Amino acid sequence: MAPKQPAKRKAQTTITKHTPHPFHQESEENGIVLRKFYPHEMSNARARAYNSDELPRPIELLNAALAGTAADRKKVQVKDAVVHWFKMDLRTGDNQALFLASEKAREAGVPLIGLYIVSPQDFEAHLTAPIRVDFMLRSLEVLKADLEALDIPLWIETVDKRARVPERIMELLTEWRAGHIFANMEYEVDELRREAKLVRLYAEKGIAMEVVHDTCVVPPGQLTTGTGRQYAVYSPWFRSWVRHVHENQELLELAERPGMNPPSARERYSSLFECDVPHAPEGKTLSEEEAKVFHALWPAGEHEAMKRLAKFCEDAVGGYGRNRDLPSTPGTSNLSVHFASGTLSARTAVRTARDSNKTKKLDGGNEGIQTWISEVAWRDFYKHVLVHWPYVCMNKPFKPEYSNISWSYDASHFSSWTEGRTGFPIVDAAMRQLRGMGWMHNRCRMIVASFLAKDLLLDWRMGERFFMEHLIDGDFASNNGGWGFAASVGVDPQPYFRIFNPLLQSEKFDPDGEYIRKWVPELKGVVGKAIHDPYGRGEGDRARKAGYPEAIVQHKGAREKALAD
Ligand SMILES: Cc1cc2nc3c(=O)[nH]c(=O)nc-3n(C[C@H](O)[C@H](O)[C@H](O)COP(=O)(O)OP(=O)(O)OC[C@H]3O[C@@H](n4cnc5c(N)ncnc54)[C@H](O)[C@@H]3O)c2cc1C
Repeated sequence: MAPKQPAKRKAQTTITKHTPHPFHQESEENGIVLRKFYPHEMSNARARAYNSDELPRPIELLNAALAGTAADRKKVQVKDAVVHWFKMDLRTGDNQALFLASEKAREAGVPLIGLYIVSPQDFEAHLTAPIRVDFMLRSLEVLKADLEALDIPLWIETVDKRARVPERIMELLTEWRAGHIFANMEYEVDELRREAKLVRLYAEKGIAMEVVHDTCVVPPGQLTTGTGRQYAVYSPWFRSWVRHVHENQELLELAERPGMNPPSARERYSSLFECDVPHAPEGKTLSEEEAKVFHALWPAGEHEAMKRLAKFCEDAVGGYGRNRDLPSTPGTSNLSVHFASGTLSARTAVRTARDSNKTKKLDGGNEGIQTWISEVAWRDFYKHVLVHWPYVCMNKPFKPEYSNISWSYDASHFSSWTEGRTGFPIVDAAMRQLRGMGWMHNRCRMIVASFLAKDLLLDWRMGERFFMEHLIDGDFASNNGGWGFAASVGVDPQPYFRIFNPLLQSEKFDPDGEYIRKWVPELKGVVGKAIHDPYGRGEGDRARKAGYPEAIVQHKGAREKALAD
């Protein structure tokens, strides 16, 4: 795909250097900005400067680097090997950059080498949950075996300081005498900026770095409103997404797996084949007990993803529209973990679902299939949002002025929420599911996020952070988008007065309390509708005796305060 040229900039106006919003210090003191890795929270003025095209978006920097080096990169000799740098694309099937790397190697008759860099500081800076690190490392085992079957080595190396990653990759490319390195694009700010630098740096050293779109069905930047703007509302964006895919059927073409390496590769790279998948770095390890539970719950790797997808499309997708909101029912695909680590591509998912329908139209035929495809599209939507409004990746809300909200940082409320001891059974069940599985049902994610922001009035970014630190499917764009939606500070504006009532949500989506009883065993003995509100519905004594807490806030009072603030 040809990179877009950077947009013409308006004349640079004075962007206030650092004008903190009124509550900037308080939010920082409460761990919103990770000062070990990042500067102070940016000013609202600076965030707005991205919107008025005064500051280049990180993707524009990368596109400019690709465009600016295109002629030089074309001239680069292949030399002895071609390298594919695996990141969040831990699969051999339908992997765009891997396919291109493999083609380059095949045409030149040289071997392909896979590279994966474990960067503990990136895990730390990006709040990657230990369960997610563990899933990626287990997926790497599968990937390594799949590549080995093709005589392709996968070299995995831990680089302690993330600033050293570019240099270390350069050393490896030199050692392997590789002229080309391929990678799929990641849309978070750190990664786009890093890749922009790498493309230029490597080009200066005579190495071609190719960075291509892969993770979305429709690459960011291709869908605009009638006036040429980025959509900020999902429904019209989705109609445009569907139209675009219908008009560009190649978007659902799947990339072939890489071919076999030349037979000589085994002997030549014997030391690379010998490398082991490392253990999780310090601070990101699981206890033995956790590993046992999580490994059984979440088998890793591409084959598992394909099995799960096939089974879902065979058995459950038809009923998805009916069941997807009931957390006690296995009505959703549980594939988010695979999308997040790239053990499954969104193209493969949408195409498989489409092929199990009677029509090729993404918005026709079986209702369950249509709904599911529209959910997978949310993932694209939030990545498009992140690319266009990059400051959402820098702790700012979509509308910068929403930084001016005076949130609470009440530590006791926050720990009741994280521990699942708020006295709201549906909230507590959900938070315990998160700890117990490293995953939470989507309906419950919305309930607990709304509860944190609108009942406890806590800074939504504390919840966003806690989710990233615990989710096996933690994905910056989807998590940030979900939190923005629930706290009414994101795109697809949900009016602030739309406040989830946890009791009504509980009655509607867990009518028999099955989900609550599973995750809050103290309430097992509570019968009937009291399960949703034991203290308010005559089962207070039983709940108290079992050690279940009373509600830490009253929804009605909190709702009024949220509306008033
Ligand atoms: C506050 C909040 C935080 C969230 N954080 C994350 C996150 O870190 N990572 C993540 O992958 N999803 C996140 N989501 C979206 C959603 O909850 C999960 O994708 C979903 O629960 C995963 O389960 P599943 O694979 O069974 O989904 P299914 O219902 O089977 O949906 C299929 C796929 O569609 C995508 N999808 C579905 N709903 C959404 C959505 N609302 N936003 C974006 N993509 C969606 C996911 O990739 C999902 O795997 C969040 C939602 C909220 C409200």
